[in-house]
Amino acid sequence: MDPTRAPDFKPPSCNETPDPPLAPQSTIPKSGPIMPYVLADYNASIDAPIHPRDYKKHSKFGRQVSTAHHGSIPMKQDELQPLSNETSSEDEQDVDVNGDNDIGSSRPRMPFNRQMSALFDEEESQHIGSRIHKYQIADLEEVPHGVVRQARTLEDYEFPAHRLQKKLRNPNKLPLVIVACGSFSPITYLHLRMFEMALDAISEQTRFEVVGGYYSPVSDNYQKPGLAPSHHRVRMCELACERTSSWLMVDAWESLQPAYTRTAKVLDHFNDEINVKRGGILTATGAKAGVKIMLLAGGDLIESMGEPNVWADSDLHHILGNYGCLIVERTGSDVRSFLLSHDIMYEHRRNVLVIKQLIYNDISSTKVRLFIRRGMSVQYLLPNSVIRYIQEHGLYVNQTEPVKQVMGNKE
Ligand SMILES: Nc1ncnc2c1ncn2[C@@H]1O[C@H](COP(=O)(O)OP(=O)(O)OP(=O)(O)O)[C@@H](O)[C@H]1O
Ligand SMILES: NC(=O)c1ccc[n+]([C@@H]2O[C@H](COP(=O)(O)O)[C@@H](O)[C@H]2O)c1
Repeated sequence: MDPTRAPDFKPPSCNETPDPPLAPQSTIPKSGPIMPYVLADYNASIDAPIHPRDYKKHSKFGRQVSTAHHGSIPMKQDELQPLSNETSSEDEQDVDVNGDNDIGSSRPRMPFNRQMSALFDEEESQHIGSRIHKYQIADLEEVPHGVVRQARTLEDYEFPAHRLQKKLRNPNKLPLVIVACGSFSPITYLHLRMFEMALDAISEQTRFEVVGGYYSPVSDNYQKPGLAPSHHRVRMCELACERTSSWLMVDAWESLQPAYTRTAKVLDHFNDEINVKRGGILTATGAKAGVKIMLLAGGDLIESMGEPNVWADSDLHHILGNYGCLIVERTGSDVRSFLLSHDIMYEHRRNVLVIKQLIYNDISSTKVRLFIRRGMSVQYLLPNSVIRYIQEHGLYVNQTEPVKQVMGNKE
C-alpha cells in the first residue's frame, strides 16, 4: 500500500537526507503562499490581486512585468505549447474551434481534431461549432479524435506540454500547475472531478491562475495491491484526459522510473521541466514568470503524512514549503483538524488549500476493481473509453485482493 513495501525501501530518518537529494530551493520559483491569509493572518480581501508593480517581490522569475492592464489575452491554437508527443494512429491534434484555451473560464473550449475538420467543410464545421455548445465537455467522449500518447520507455520520454497554457491570461494572477500523484488503477470520475474542484477553489479563493494540470501515475515499483501495469494506467489516464477534459494531461515520467520515486522528487521533475527547462510561462508583456507547482491529493494521502516511516520530514518541508498542497476532503475525514495537529503541515499552512467537496464523490478504484472481478457494471463511475480499454485488455478480471483491502474504509 505504500513505498515502505518496496524492496529497496529504507525508513526515512530525521538526521539523514533521503536519496536522491531534493532540488535546490533556488531552482523553485517563489510565488508566495497559496493562501494569502489564514485565521490570525487575515488582513486582506479574499482575492486581493497582486499589483503588477509588486509582482517582482513575489517571484524572482517575474522580472519585467508591465503595469499595464490587459483585459484578456486571446489564446489561439498556435499559442499552445507544441505537441511534443506521439499521437495515436490517426495522429491528430485537437483544434480549438473556439480559439481559446482559458482553463479557468466557466466556458471551457470544445476541441475538435483535424480529422473532424477534414470531414466537414467550413460551413459544416461552423454548423457543428454552433450545434455543440462550448461547455458540452462531456461530448468529447463522442468525438473521434486522437489521443496523445506517452512514451513507453524513458529514452523516448518527452514532457507533455501540448495543453500547458503558453501565456498567463490575467496579468494580476500568478501561474499555477496542479499535479496529482497516485495509483490511478483505474482512473475514475472522482480523480477527474478532483481537478475541477481544485480549479474552482483556486480561481475563487486565490490569486493564482491554473495554467495546466497533470496526472503522474506511480511506477510498478509501488507495491500496492490492485496495481495494473503502469503503461495501462498511463494509457487509461490519457484516454480519460483526452476524451473528457480540455486541459488535463498525463506525465509518464514517474511511471517509467526504474525504482519508486518519492513524491517530492516527482514535484522536482515538474519544476525542472516547466521552470528550469522552459523558464516558466509568458506573461502579458512577453516576459516569463515562474510557475507554482502544487500537489493535488485526497485527505487520506495527507493523513498518511502523519504515519511513521512513510514520508521523510525533509520531503514534507520540501513539498509543503517549496511547492504546496491542494487537499480534497474525503467523506468523514477531518483534514482541518489533522492540519492543526501536524507540526510540519501547520508550519506551512499558508501553502495548503483545503478543498471542500460540495457534492460528495467517493468513487473508489478498489471497489471498481472488485466490481470488474465480479462482472458487475462500472458504467458512470469511469469514462466509457476507460471501461472499453479495461475490457479490451482484460484488466483486473483475474486479480485477487485481500478482503481487508477491498472492505477497508479510508475514512
Ligand atoms: N474519495 C476520495 N476523496 C478525495 N480524494 C480521493 C478519494 N479517493 C482517492 N482520492 C485521492 O486520489 C488520489 C489518487 O488516488 P489513488 O488512485 O492513489 O488511490 P484511490 O483512488 O484511493 O485508489 P485505491 O482504491 O486503489 O486505493 C490520491 O490523492 C487520493 O487521496
Ligand atoms: N514518501 C513519499 O514520497 C510517499 C509516501 C506515501 C505515498 N506517496 C505517494 O502518494 C500517492 C499515494 O497513492 P495511494 O493513495 O494509492 O497509496 C502515490 O503517488 C505515492 O507515490 C509518497
